[in-house]
Amino acid sequence: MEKVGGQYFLGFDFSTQQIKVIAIDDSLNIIHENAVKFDTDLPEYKTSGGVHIHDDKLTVTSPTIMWVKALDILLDKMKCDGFDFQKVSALSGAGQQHGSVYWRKGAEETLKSLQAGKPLHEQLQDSFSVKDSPVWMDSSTTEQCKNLESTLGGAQVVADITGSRAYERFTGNQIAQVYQKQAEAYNNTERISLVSSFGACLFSGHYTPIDDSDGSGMNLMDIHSRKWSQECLQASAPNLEALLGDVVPSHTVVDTISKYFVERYNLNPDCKVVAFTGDNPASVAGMRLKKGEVIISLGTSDTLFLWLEEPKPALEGHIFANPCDTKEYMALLCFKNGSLTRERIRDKDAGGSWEKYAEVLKSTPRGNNGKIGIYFDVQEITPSAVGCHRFNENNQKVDGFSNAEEVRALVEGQFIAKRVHAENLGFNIGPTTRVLATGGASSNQAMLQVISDVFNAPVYIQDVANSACLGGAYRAKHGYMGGETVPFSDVVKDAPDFTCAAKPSQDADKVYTPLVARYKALEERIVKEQTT
Ligand SMILES: O=C(CO)[C@@H](O)[C@H](O)CF
Repeated sequence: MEKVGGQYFLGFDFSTQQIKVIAIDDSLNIIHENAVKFDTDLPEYKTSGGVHIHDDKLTVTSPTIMWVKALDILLDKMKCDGFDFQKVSALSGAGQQHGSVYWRKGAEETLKSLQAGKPLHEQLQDSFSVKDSPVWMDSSTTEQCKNLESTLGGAQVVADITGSRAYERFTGNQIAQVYQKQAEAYNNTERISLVSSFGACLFSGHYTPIDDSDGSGMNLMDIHSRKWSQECLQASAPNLEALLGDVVPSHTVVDTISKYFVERYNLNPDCKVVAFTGDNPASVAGMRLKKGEVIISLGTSDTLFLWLEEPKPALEGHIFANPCDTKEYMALLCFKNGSLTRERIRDKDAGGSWEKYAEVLKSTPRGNNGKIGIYFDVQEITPSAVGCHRFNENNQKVDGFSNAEEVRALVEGQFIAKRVHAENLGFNIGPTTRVLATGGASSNQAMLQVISDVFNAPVYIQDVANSACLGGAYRAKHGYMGGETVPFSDVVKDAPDFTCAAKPSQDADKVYTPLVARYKALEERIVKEQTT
């Protein structure tokens, strides 16, 4: 592998609330970080959390030009901070998944002829046929989702092709709605980008292809061939393949930096632009997920990232092309009932104290004497169900548990659920399985021990802040070093490793394998009761 010396790699993240950047040196040390927050640094757009929630409470958009202006400000901040752009050998990045950008006819000519004396936003202000980009929080496209699934033969057929059943936020359904409700704008569009590839377009000075990992979040790409699905394209909108351009592997060098940035910011003229990807695939790269590993990100909602070799698309969760290995896959599972539910039980059953919560966990038996709790305080995403449900060792519903039983039932229930749905998507727990825990609750040792026992695997921790940005910088180096010819794991092998925080108890497999089977059957029973 070619040795890169004294060179920098940049990772950008066009996320929902802000645009961020991380710079690393060739030893993967973080040497610069910066950000521009949309609500506070660009108040003229009057966004809240970076978006506009429309009166129907379903439509959610962001002004496309706001993202452009935020990049102007971010690069000016880096310049003012004295960042040495000359040392940048490659850059890449991420964008919030599913969002879409509609370039007006003639916009590419503007991109190709940007004048270094002016900021981007002044020159691109008339370049978008749809001025307000639909983003991932939008849920106004149920009609388009139903059409896609009925046209293709059902939700599972769409999932088998694209890795997910039809979801309102997925880009193909959003584009279908633009075609149906903004016909003039659609007809005046010459290119449709994702937020990720839009970022790459800005740095390249022309339209760049969509990467296959973020392209997996559109309900338009065949995750097996990594090419557009003709059936999905035709079911969504006319002339779509021409508007989208090609799909490329995530490590692809899409071009060298546009001369606009060389002249305006003194960027190294040989700087390579590596395809941008979605924020979640970029986070997987930033957290250096490897084969046989699962990342559990603990937050308000809990998110699971899986490395998959043989995906089993389901009606829950999402399977994407893997951003770090062109032949493999990754999966994303969102669990809406996360830390708020844990906090509610802490307050109710452990006196509001995490220390007491941990003590109770340590003082109650693994497996909770066969008691199982399922706590969906709010409508759950995975699976689609709601309510609190408690079962005794004979699978009979009971009204309540003791305080100590409730604390353990919640934690065991939340992590057994994660294992069940991970295995549903094709994740196989084996001797090399590792769990990487991140996010707030990953500092709770007693909870990590439950995770380790449930997954019968060691749990590692390392809070990787801005993992999507960091993943962008790692991927920039990967693309620069040759992409396909250089394993991503080689590129990041010198990064600081995770710390082992918990190992499975001797009886973990004996206790939790039967509990997992029982939980799966009980959860399916609840879903069935609520859907019939
Ligand atoms: O919709 C999502 C994933 O499917 C979100 O995580 C967005 O990527 C956040 F930007």
